[in-house]
Amino acid sequence: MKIPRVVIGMSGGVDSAVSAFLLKRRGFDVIGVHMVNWDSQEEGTSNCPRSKDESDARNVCDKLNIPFHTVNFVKEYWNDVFLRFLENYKMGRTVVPDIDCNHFIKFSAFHKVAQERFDADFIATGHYATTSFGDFQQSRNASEEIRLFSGRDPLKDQTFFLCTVTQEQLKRAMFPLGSLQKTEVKRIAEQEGFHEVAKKPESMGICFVGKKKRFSEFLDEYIEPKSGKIVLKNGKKIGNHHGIHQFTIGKRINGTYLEERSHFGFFVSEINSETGDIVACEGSHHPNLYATRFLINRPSWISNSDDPLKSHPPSEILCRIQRTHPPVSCLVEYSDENLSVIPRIPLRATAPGQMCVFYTTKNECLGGGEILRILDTL
Ligand SMILES: Nc1ncnc2c1ncn2[C@@H]1O[C@H](COP(=O)(O)OP(=O)(O)OP(=O)(O)O)[C@@H](O)[C@H]1O
Repeated sequence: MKIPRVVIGMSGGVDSAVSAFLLKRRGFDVIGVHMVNWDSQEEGTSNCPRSKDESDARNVCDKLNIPFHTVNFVKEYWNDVFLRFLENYKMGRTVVPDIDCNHFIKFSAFHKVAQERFDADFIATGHYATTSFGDFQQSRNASEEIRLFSGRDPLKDQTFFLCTVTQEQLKRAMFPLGSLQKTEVKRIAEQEGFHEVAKKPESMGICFVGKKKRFSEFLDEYIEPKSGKIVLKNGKKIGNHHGIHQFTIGKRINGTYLEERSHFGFFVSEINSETGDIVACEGSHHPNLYATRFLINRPSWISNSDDPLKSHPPSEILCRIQRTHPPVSCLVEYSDENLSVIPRIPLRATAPGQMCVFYTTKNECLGGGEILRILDTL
């Protein structure tokens, strides 16, 4: 019988290194493939055509004695992830590029190359998530739907970013780390001699923003300044700004933009892309920062069968709007093509563009929809 071939996405980090090791240990025919998604030379932040991540990924593959290849998705990433990200920031919307990156790049372009060029049976990544088919697809059943569940390490669970993957993509995917804690992953990396990747700091935030560069400076390089006013809800002007893309709902407004001082600080409660106004409130726990009802577009569901919101009792549906927040119970109501969501606990800093991801009480990730508008606050 042919040994199944698994292509593993090698980022140069510890999670994919340990995933590759576990796959090899289970006897799969493993190939490591590194994606280049951002052109640092073109951007002027590096003179080197080969990044440190790429050489770290290659070294791990050499150590494991598995083939290593590099594929270039700079164009796809730019068009499908980065331009959409910029367009949304220009409109004052807070999108999560990692979700688009998974949807368009890791589980789409990358899967395609893995199958067509490398003849992969499965495609693995070091995501912290599990499925009903098992971490190594050992329980797969072609006639059944595959279901997505949180990874065992609640602090690392990445199902939030996987909420738009499809049945077809998940059925080819493997998550070898799904049942491990991050501490165990680091221990395996040290044991196996992957010291270089084991000591790397956690990759934070958005891959294309260099670690040293501040996010707002990065955005300024791509979005034209456009001045506007900072106002209170009653219309009173308290400052000026150079572009709504610099603001995020719930974040404190830098004093350099303000003509007034407040002991409690001013926080962004609304971003009006039509007038260019930033609406501020005073204090980090102002009621205007807590959404009690918001509208999302029709969610994309991981299951192809019935709408899961209809098949689960409302008391069992949980939602989360940020990866690190614990899911909260919510009520959902269909209104035309969209859904309105009423969280049982008001959610602070809910922002248009973010994803609202649904879970069951049994840690199953059902899918998610993009937040369109905040309908009510406290
Ligand atoms: N440039 C890349 N090339 C190939 N695969 C990648 C790349 N970036 C990420 N991946 C894959 O996607 C998984 C999740 O990526 P994420 O950016 O969330 O990194 P992470 O959890 O810090 O993992 P790692 O420690 O492997 O970098 C990685 O474990 C890896 O399998």
